[in-house]
This record gives sequence, structure tokens and C-alpha cells, in this order.
Amino acid sequence: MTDEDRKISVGLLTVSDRCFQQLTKDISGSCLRELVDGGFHLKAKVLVEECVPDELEAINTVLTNWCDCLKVNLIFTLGGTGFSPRDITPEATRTVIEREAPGLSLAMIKMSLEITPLAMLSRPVCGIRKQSLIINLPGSPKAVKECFQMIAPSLQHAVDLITGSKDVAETHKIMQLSAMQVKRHHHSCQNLSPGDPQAVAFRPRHSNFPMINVTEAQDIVLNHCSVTAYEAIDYMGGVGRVLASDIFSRDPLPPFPASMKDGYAVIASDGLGVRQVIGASIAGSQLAEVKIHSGYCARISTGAPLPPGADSVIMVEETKLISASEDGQEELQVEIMAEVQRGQEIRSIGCDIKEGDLVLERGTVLTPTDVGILATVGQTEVEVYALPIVAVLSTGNELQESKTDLQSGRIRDSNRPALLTFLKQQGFPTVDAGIAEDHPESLHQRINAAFEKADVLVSTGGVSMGEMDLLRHILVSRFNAVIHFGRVDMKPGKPTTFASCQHDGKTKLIFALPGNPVSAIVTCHLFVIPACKKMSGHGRHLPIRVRAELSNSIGHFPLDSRPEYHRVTLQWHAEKPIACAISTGNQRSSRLQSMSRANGLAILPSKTPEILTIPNGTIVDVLVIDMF
Ligand SMILES: Nc1nc2c(c(=O)[nH]1)N[C@H]1C(S)=C(S)[C@@H](COP(=O)(O)OP(=O)(O)OC[C@H]3O[C@@H](n4cnc5c(N)ncnc54)[C@H](O)[C@@H]3O)O[C@H]1N2
Ligand code: MOO
Ligand SMILES: [Mg+2]
Repeated sequence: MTDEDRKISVGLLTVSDRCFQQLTKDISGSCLRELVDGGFHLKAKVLVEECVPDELEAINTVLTNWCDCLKVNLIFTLGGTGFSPRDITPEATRTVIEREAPGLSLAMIKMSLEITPLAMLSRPVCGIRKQSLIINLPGSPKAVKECFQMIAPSLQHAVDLITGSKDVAETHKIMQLSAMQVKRHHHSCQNLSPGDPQAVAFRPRHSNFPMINVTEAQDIVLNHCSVTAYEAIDYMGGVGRVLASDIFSRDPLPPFPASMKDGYAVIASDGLGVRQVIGASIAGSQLAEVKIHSGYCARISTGAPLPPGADSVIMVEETKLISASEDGQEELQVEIMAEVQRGQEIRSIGCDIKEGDLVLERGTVLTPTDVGILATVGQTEVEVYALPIVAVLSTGNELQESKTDLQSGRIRDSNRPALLTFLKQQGFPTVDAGIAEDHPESLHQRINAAFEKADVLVSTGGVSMGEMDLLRHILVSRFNAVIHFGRVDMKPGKPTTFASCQHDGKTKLIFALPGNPVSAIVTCHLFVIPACKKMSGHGRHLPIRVRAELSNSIGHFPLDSRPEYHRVTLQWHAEKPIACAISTGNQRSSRLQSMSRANGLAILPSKTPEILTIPNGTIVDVLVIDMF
């Protein structure tokens, strides 16, 4: 069975007259699909989706079909649970279920009441039919999200129980402990006594987040990113920015027929022989007034306009002086020593750029050369995609500012300076969000302040299994964030977390990176930079992959249980057709030196019972992360 097959199958049934008649869009359905596909607390995939009117018969038919024929594990109905005359979803659900599950309904109502007293006017019914669990959710997208997030941690287990597919006692224990940790977080400002069920001993001993692979995680991140705005900027600040509109040329280049060589403007059909020199055309001078007739020529310099009458240029090296004025200031006669072709050494009008030519396309990432092109066509103001503003926050009670002397038990914060400068180097505007303590109020206040100024928040620390790892909980409980993933199968970077939320009507993306300094930088390369690039209009987001030959001093690479992003220095040798990937040494994720000389991340596979190491000389994929 593949991971995909193991996923819980989900059915989403929107119950709404207006959606059914296409008078309104099914926003709640899309919102729930995103939560389910985002892997929040359960590995699930949406198998079927349908929309029916508020009719008992229609609801009953779909639910029965999904339970009995498609054997969908988990069915959510959306809408029709209120008090208005057409709200019939609970009644229809009761005609389908064999056993009621009032705990789920109660949990949703209890949580919703903490948000609004109107929750008492909701009448959800949940229950089981055969191997399917049916859950009535309210109709509004906000309520759907809140209710789903409330019950999501129990759903995997609920389905396991219904389908009889897991060790129930073990899962119960884990869930209970996990629930206590959530409670502990709520009360984490208080002192807990040893006998207290909220005490540290009851923290969860397993992560609730499904482990997804790096590619899946990158897909989820990129699916949440899009360009938001345009801005007009001065072309001189354009390098690295992405054009939001096409650039056309206003004039031809060259705007006049121009000589490509220093020599003489001649008439080709005159052939070899002596010519009278009657003037000169020098670059920058006004278009020559002198007209060239048969038997005559004019001195001309590279880039100068061709005088009328002439049709070609011969290089000075292919001529001989015959006579000059006494003071040598004027050439009077020269001899043409080589055959001349009509049009020779001349750039015709518009041969490089025609008037009206598309010189730079929308989507182009501007280079210094492109700034030259903009200058050529006189486009000194350009429309580019706006850049996301990225706030960087460090979290941890152990951290102190880098300029201060170390106090007992403390370390200097290296993540924030490293990430702020990395993001700046990549061209993104940054906000320094400071250091938050591992405390709900401190985290809340710092995150809130960051959201005021930035579109993207990058935090480090506080996302693993420690009792002070509060970040994800704060994001969900205080900012109503949706966690799209919370664990990635990679070394370093396992607890990497990606979330989004609405703040003041704007979407904020949150990358809660692991605290270990190398993990933070590696995951910034793999997730944050690609996201920011997509948001600023870049077409290519992920690091370039090359093939390279592994090499280190111990002759082999020990493999980890997770795929490893091994830091390497890529070197290209003239005699070798492929790059060499030289390990930067000890790969502990706290050892920043392993990152500082790296320009590549070699992707090593996870170990298997049979294969524990791979030898020097093995050719693997390497992500190019820097070109210093
Ligand atoms: N029981 C488990 N423990 C840990 C697991 C696990 O799966 N189970 N995962 C380990 C992995 S992998 C990582 S990575 C870290 C991630 O931890 P957090 O993101 O929660 O980060 P912290 O615990 O806050 O810090 C980890 C480490 O990094 C140092 N740190 C944190 N911030 C900074 C900073 N701004 N500058 C310099 N150094 C920093 C911190 O002092 C810790 O040493 O969790 C493992 N644990
Ligand atoms: O994944 Mo952690 O990032 O190994 O150190
Ligand atoms: Mg931790």
C-alpha cells in the first residue's frame, strides 16, 4: 500500500439551495478541502465532493451512496444546521446514521460558544453508518475552519476505531497525553504541581503532525503563494526584480545607418582604386551633410552615420594614403586596396532593435544587461511585481542579542542575523521582529507586531516536542492560523512548520523553522526563498539541481533514517565531465560551519536495513544554493 492509499478518504457535501443554484460560490467547501489536503492533523484526501439543495431526500441519497457504495471514511456536510425553515441537514443525517456520535457535536458547540453565543443556534449531528463517520459542519467558512480545527486531532483515531485498523489502547494513550499538552499550553504561565494532569510528564510523546516529504511540502507552500501587487520603480534599482509588463522599443537601434568600422564610406560599385576624400563622419556628429558621389569617399568612425550616397565602409587597414594636405591635417586621396561589397560594415537602421520591438517580456528577471536594454530604449521607469516583506523572529528563553556578553545558560541568537541578511541578499525587504521568549504573551505580542509590518513571518525555534515549544499552539489559538504541515521527512529540518492566517483582512504566511541554526538556513533555502520568489513573480522558484559525485574524507557517507540534505562544496574540474560534491564535514544541525562553505545540498536517500552508507564516487542530485 502506498502512503496515498493509506490516506483517509473524505467526502465533502455542501448543502445549500443558493450554492446548488449557483447563485453563490461554495467558499466553505473550498476552505475545507484546503484544510483536509493540507494534512492538518490527519492524512486524508478528498475523494468526492458534491453540492445538493436543502432537501432531505437529496442529502439522504448522497450520504447513503457515499457510505454504502464508495465506503468513504469521513463525510463532512457543510451548511443547513441552523434554525431557518429550510435547514434540514441534521434531520437528513439522522435518517442515514446507525449510531450517533454526540461527543463530536458537543465539542464543536462548546468551542464555538467560546467564540460567539450564536453557536447555541447550531444543531450539528454526527454519527456512524457502517464504516463511515458523518459530521455536520456549519455553513460559514470561518465556522467550518474553527470546528474542523477543533475536532481534527481526534478524527484519525475515530476512523481507526470505526474501521478497526489500529491498536486502540496505544492511540488512546497518545491522544490523551496530547490533549493534555494543549491544555498545558493554555495554562503555561502558571506553575504546575507534579501531581497535576497538566504537568510536564503528560506532554505528548509523539508528534500529531503527519510526516510529509520535501516535494509535497514545497508544493503546499507554493500553492499558497501568488503575486499580490505591482509597483513602478526606477530602472537603476531593477536588477533581480521581475517585470510586470512588456517593454517595447520607441525608436530603432541604430536610429541611422551606422558604420561598424573605422575607415572610409565609399560606393561599392566604384571598385578598387584611388578616391578623393571629401569630408568626415565622426560618431556623435550630426548626420553628415556631405553627399558621396562616384569617385569620392569620406572618413568615417565606428558608430558614425553613413553619409548619403555611400553604401559601404572599408576598414582603414585596407587603404593606402595617396596624398595629404601639407600640414597633414587633411587626407586628400586614398587608394582602396580590397574588394568592397555593397552594405559591407554597415548596421542598417533598426538592425539591432526595430521600432516597436518587444525588447523585454513580462516575467523577465532583470539583469544588469536588461538595465542596459531599458536604457537603450529610454524606459527609465518600469512596472515590476511587488516584493513580499519578510519579518524574522527568533524564539527562545536562552537567546540573547549577539552584541552582548554571554550570561549563564544563554547563547547568542545567530538565526535572526543569518536569516535577515540571507533574505536581504536575495533581494527581499525585511523586518527585524526581535527575540520572543518561550511564553504565550511574548510570542503573541511579537508575532502580532510582525504581522503589522510584514506579509511573511519567518520564525525559528519552538516547533519541536519540547515543553516550551509553544509556537504552533500560539499560531492556532491566538491567530486562528491553519497549519498546512508540521513535520517534513528531511534532515535537517524535521519540525519545519508552514501555516497561514488572516490578519486585518490580509493573508499572512508563516514559516516556523526549526531552531537549530543549520536547520533554519537549509529550510529557508528550500521553503522560504522559493515562496518569496513566487510571490515576487519569478517563474523558477526552487534551487537548480545538478548531478555531482560525492566525496568526503572517510570514504563513505553514513545514511540517516530521513533523507539528508548534506552540505557540500561543489567544485568543477576541467578534466571531469561532472561536478565534485565535497562534504563540509560534521553535519550536526547546530554546527554552522558545515553550512558556511557550502554551495550545494547533496540529497542523500534515507537508509534501509540493507543500505546504511553510500560510498565516495556515488553520483547524486545536488541542489545549488549559492554561486559565490
Ligand atoms: N523529542 C524530540 N526532540 C527533538 C526533535 C524530535 O523530533 N523529538 N527534533 C529535533 C530536531 S530535528 C530539531 S531541528 C530541533 C528543533 O527544535 P525547535 O524548533 O523546537 O527549536 P528549539 O528547541 O527552540 O531550539 C533547538 C536548538 O537550536 C538552538 N537555537 C534556537 N534558536 C536559536 C537561535 N536563534 N540562534 C542560535 N541557536 C538557536 C537552541 O538553543 C537549541 O539548541 O528539535 C530537536 N528535538
Ligand atoms: O531536523 Mo533537525 O533540523 O535534524 O536538526
Ligand atoms: Mg524545541
